Amino acid sequence: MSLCFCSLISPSPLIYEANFPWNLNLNRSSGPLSFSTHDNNRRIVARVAQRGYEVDSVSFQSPIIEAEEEEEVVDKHINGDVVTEPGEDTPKPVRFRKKRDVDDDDDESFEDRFKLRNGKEVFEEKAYLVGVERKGEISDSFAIEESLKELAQLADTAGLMVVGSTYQKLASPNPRTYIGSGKVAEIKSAIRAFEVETVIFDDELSPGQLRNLEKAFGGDVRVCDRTALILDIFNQRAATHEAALQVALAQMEYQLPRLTKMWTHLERQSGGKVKGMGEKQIEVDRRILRTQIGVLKKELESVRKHRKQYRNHRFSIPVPVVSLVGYTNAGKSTLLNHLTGANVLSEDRLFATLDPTTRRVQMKNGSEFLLTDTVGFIQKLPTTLVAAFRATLEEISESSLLVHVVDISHPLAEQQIDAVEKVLAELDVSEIPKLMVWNKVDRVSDPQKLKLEAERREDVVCISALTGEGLQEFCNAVQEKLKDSMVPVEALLPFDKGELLSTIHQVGMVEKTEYTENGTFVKAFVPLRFARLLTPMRQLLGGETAGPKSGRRKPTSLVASVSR
Ligand SMILES: Nc1nc2c(ncn2[C@@H]2O[C@H](COP(=O)(O)OP(=O)(O)OP(=O)(O)O)[C@@H](O)[C@H]2O)c(=O)[nH]1
Ligand SMILES: [Mg+2]
Repeated sequence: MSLCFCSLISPSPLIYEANFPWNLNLNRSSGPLSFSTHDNNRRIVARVAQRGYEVDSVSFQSPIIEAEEEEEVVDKHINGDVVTEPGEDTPKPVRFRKKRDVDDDDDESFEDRFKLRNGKEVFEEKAYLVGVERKGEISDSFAIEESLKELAQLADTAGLMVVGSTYQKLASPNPRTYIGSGKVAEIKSAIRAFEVETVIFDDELSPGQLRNLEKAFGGDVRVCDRTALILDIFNQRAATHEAALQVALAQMEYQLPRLTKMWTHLERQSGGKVKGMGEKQIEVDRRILRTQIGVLKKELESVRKHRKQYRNHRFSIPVPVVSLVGYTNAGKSTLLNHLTGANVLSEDRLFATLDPTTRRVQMKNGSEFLLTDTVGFIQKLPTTLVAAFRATLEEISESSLLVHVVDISHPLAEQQIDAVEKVLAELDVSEIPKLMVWNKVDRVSDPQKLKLEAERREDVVCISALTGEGLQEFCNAVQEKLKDSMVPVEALLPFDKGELLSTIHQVGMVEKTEYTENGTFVKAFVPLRFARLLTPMRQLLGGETAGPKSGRRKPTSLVASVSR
């Protein structure tokens, strides 16, 4: 995994070597991986098999984790120390056993693990996944197995090779090591057995937990959490300057309280005697990092100013903006591409899109709307990232309509919907009208039943962004919803203001037009901002009963007030 934002800000190499030891794999880099999400688990198993491991027990439904009942390990905290007691329901991990007859040197030479991805060389580190299920927590969200499966997908996307995983049921996470000491020992054995280089936790770890776990696992094993993994994927994927700045900033803010490696590093060099010196070094590192954060924030501010100007320019023509939101891999980019002929990268993997793309959709009746593709969401989305992408997500908050794209063929569609709604709530966009789209209907076993269910509900449309099925209904539904956010107007447009009539057709929905001796009478729904532009012509109707006959004032005075 790489946190290669060094190139962006040229920090002191010392800091980044010390704090991102995995960066020692120089040349490691990012890039799209070619894998099929739905085949991911199969691939992990296949890959493990190729490399000379046998899997004790694998089911393709839940291949990564085989949660057998075994002695429960309940961690109790007595005077700050963790005591482990045997219990009932701690699951066993899948165990990968090394084949004895495989020659490691041939099979797994260091060189073999550099893969070419997206034109860049990526070092495929061996990763081990760890999760915690909270006992007694009534949750309708992701089960721990599902969450770990998703973590495996994320790890794969980041270019890591998942060699195994485990989880523990706990009443509450251990404040020192997140998991119990028995689990720590078990993972240590797995690290030795599979030569694990990175242990990834499914939840965000505190700086202290991270430090304690790194010490416990020892050697050069890196410990990271879901947040760091997602940050790394974002770092790999950031294609624009603004996205790169946002990710770099989020990474630095994430790292700031976690600057620990320096003194451990020095301590190790001199037998643990220079802690004080190391601590001073950390202070220096923190100061440098804070300065860099300040520089990044300023740069980001100026990039945002430019984007805002561009957006304001776009808004000068009040075409309604419709934003596609949804869980990662739901099919948002595919939908945008199909409707607009855009060429946004759409792939069967997580976080293919980071930067918003906006394209114009033209309807057969002449009206238009702008469709914006945005970054996908995920459960347990780190708040640092929501905050970092807040500016990009402004696109969402300024839209007239949110289209929530759901991969209805996904077994966890309901949970994904909940996760998206949670993020939307954080973004404070509850005021914006929403339309839900059940995508990938071509992949469900009984599409007819699904369509009936969609009809029964309000604001749900079934589509296949891939085959194009249901896209006309989708556009109609978008128009209907947009109408809700528009205001009804009746105006008399002077003949020399013909362009206003075509703009009304473009941005609104015309219900009636009639030519009169004083101009064109139009009855339509238009965006509020545009309705204001029409105010003088609406006044022309003088508050009388709407209709062409009510226009009595002379068009000339009107033209003057319009062009003011
Ligand atoms: N069968 C089927 N596959 C689809 C459909 N829509 C999208 N896909 C596939 O789903 C995968 C993800 O699609 P994307 O459009 O990249 O998904 P996204 O929501 O933009 O994902 P992120 O950018 O990661 O948030 C791709 O492999 C698409 O080909 C559909 O209607 N049917
Ligand atoms: Mg996308």
